Amino acid sequence: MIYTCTITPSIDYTTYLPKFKTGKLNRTNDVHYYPGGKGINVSRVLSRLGTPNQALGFAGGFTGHYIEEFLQTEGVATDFIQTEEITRINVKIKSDEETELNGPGPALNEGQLSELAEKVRAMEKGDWFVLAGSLPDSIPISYFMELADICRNREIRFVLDTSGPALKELVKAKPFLIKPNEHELGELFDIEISGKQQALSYASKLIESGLGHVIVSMGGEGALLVTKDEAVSAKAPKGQVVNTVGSGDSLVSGFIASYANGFDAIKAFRYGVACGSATAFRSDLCEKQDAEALLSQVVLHPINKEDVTS
Ligand SMILES: Nc1ncnc2c1ncn2[C@@H]1O[C@H](COP(=O)(O)OP(=O)(O)O)[C@@H](O)[C@H]1O
Ligand SMILES: O=P(O)(O)OC[C@H]1O[C@](O)(COP(=O)(O)O)[C@@H](O)[C@@H]1O
Repeated sequence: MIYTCTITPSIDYTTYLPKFKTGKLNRTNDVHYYPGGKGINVSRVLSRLGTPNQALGFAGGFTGHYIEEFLQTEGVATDFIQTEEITRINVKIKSDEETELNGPGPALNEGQLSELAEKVRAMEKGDWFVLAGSLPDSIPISYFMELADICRNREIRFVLDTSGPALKELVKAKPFLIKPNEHELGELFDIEISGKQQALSYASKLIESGLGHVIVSMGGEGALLVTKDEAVSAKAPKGQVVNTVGSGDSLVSGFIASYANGFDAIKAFRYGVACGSATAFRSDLCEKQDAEALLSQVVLHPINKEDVTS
C-alpha cells in the first residue's frame, strides 16, 4: 500500500484575476476551494492514475472536515488524526504572476504524534510512506527521523518532499526518493542553484551520500533524475500554463504510480514529468488522460557533468 502523510494540509483557496495589485482592493470572479497540502495532492493524483493509496496526516475544524469529505467523494481513502485547531487555508492568486500565501501548520500534542507513529509501525515491507509538505518547527526533527527509522527497519520505501531545515536534516535518513525544486536543492547546500549543470552536481552529492533517487524539478524547464547508476534530464512539454500549484506533487505521484507498477526509474520519471506538466496546464490536478497525452512530448537526455550546458 502507498501511504501519503500530510502534517500540514490546507484548503487551497485559488482565485484568478487579470492583474493583481498589492495594497489595493482586487475583485475576483473565478474561485476554487481545492484540498491541498503536498501529501494530499500526491494521493489525489495517485487515485486519478488508478493507484490505490491512503492519505494520512492531521486535519481539524470545518476546513479539515471539508478536506476529508472532498477526498472521500473523489474516492481517496483517508485516515486523518483529528486536531483541535482548524486546518489552514492557503491563498493562491493566479494573475499575471502566481502569488501564494501558505499558513502555518497545526500545533500537535504527544498523543497525536504517537498515534501517527503507530500507523507507520503498522505498515508492512514493500509499502510506501510519502512524507510531503512543510513540517511545523514545533515538532522536533528527531520525531521524523524516528518515522524514517521505522521505514528503514521494515523495508518501507520512504519518500520525502519537504523544504528548509527539515529537509536538510531528514536527507540524512537516506530516503528512497526526494524531489526538491531548484530552490529547495539550493537551501540544502546554502547556495543558489541555477541551471541543470549545477543541479546535477548537487543532486549527485546527495546520491553519493546514500539516497536512492533524487528528482530536481525546474518548473517549465523540466526536471532531472539522478540515481547511483544514471542521470537523465527531461524537457517539460510546452503548453498554456493555468495553475502550477501541485505540479511538483503530481510529478512525485506519476513517478510512484509508475514505479509501483513495475516500471524502471527512468520510465517512472518520464511519466512523472508528464503528470507535473499536465497539472500545470489545468486549474486542478491532472487526470490520467491529460498526462498520457503529453507523454510523447517528454524528451529525455542522458546527462553527465561535462555535457549539461544550461
Ligand atoms: N510552466 C511549466 N510548463 C510546463 N511544465 C511545467 C511548468 N511548471 C511546472 N511544470 C511541470 O511540473 C514539474 C514540477 O514543477 P515545479 O514547479 O518544479 O515543482 P514545485 O511545484 O514542487 O516547485 C516540472 O518538472 C514540470 O514537469
Ligand atoms: O506545506 P507547504 O510547504 O506550505 O506547501 C503547501 C502547498 O503546497 C501544495 O501542496 C502545492 O505544492 P507544489 O506546488 O510544490 O506541488 C499546495 O497544495 C499547498 O498549498
